[in-house]
Amino acid sequence: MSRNYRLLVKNAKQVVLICNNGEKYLSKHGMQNLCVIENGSVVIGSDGLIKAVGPAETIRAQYSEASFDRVIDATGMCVLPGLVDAHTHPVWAGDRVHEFAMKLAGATYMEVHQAGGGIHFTVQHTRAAAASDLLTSLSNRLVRMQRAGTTLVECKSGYGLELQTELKMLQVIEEARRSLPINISSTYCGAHAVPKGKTVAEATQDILQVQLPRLKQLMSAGTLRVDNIDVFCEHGVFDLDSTRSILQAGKDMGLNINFHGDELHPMSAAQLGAELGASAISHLEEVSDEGIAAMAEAKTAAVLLPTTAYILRLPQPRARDMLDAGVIVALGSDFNPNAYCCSMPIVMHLACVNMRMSMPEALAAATINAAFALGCSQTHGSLEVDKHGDLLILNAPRWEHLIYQLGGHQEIIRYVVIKGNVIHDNGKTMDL
Ligand SMILES: N=CN[C@@H](CCC(=O)O)C(=O)O
Ligand SMILES: [Zn+2]
Repeated sequence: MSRNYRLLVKNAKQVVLICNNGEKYLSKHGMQNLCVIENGSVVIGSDGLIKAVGPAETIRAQYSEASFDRVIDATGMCVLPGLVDAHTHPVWAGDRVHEFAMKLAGATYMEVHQAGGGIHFTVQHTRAAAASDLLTSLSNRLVRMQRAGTTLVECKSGYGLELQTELKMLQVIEEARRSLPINISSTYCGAHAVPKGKTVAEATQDILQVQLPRLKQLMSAGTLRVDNIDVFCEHGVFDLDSTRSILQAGKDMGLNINFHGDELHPMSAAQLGAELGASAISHLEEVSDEGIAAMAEAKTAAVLLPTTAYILRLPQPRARDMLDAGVIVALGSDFNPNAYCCSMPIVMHLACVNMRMSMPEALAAATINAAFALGCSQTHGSLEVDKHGDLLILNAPRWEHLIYQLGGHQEIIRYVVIKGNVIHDNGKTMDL
């Protein structure tokens, strides 16, 4: 083969493919048995897609005549797919460090919310912020996520709660999509809270009659791309009926349903999501057995968020019950002003220790299954031919070090690659 390619990563101690049969997701046993090649190489073409992945000897023989824009000798290192963060709220102004202190002193999430803090505090600051400032802070946060190994991230609006600010947030996400290498799946979350001065019914009508129609116009004109629709389905926020009507209207516009459910109270949100054909439901700390069975049957992914349960001292999501029932379990950082965590390696660590997932389960949940939750697993989430050349190269002899070394990802991740381009080079060598 005498062609030119963008990148060769050669002689890695381990190449973790995750899967190699075009699986759209993994569940149960598939998550326990990840596909790993010992002493492997990866070739990424000039279109940014994976051309070959396999034993180093085989790739060397097949590509002996080829030229590469860049070659990385990964001897002693491990290669993994880029991580996928399936749930974030990264566009906002005004931090909530003062509320962290209140919660440490005993206030619950809903007590802070009902006292006008929480989402309402962030809404006030985000409405007042210039789009350019929101873009700067969003870009800084996304770069931080990239350095922690995230190459595909879901980004929500939801701190406007009225047309103008929701659109401002979605346009800022669109601008970040154009200017940064990280892949973005964007989510309209106008039903993140009931705005002050409105009832649930009034807020629902505003979404159905004002916000969604305008969104539809902009999407049809090609000026805005939105992938998913979200609602915070919770007591004191959006009830099951209003959630149903908003999600159905979004689905009718072609958006994937991907919403917050069964977080603080059992709401039968899992059953509703399964009935509506939701791609994913997040949180699920309070999901019932019936909800778990419905999600397994409908192939609706469960996006579990270990940082939220940890920070709010909630009961842990029932990851083991979901895995045993065959639910497609994914992970997200839930980055937001309440849970300030940009690191999927930390999220995987928390999932293992607090939710009792194994390390292979956590990695599958943070790659192929998170990509499935975003409708992107045909192109992302595993190292397979024709998928995007998005990968991490770890300065570690086994891939599990990424999870094992709590908070150590900054040192362990040597390179982050998106579509064959090195977008982060840690540049350091270290002894393990
Ligand atoms: N639960 C609702 N939404 C976010 C929190 C957003 C906020 O507190 O600003 C979550 O997923 O944890
Ligand atoms: Zn959330």
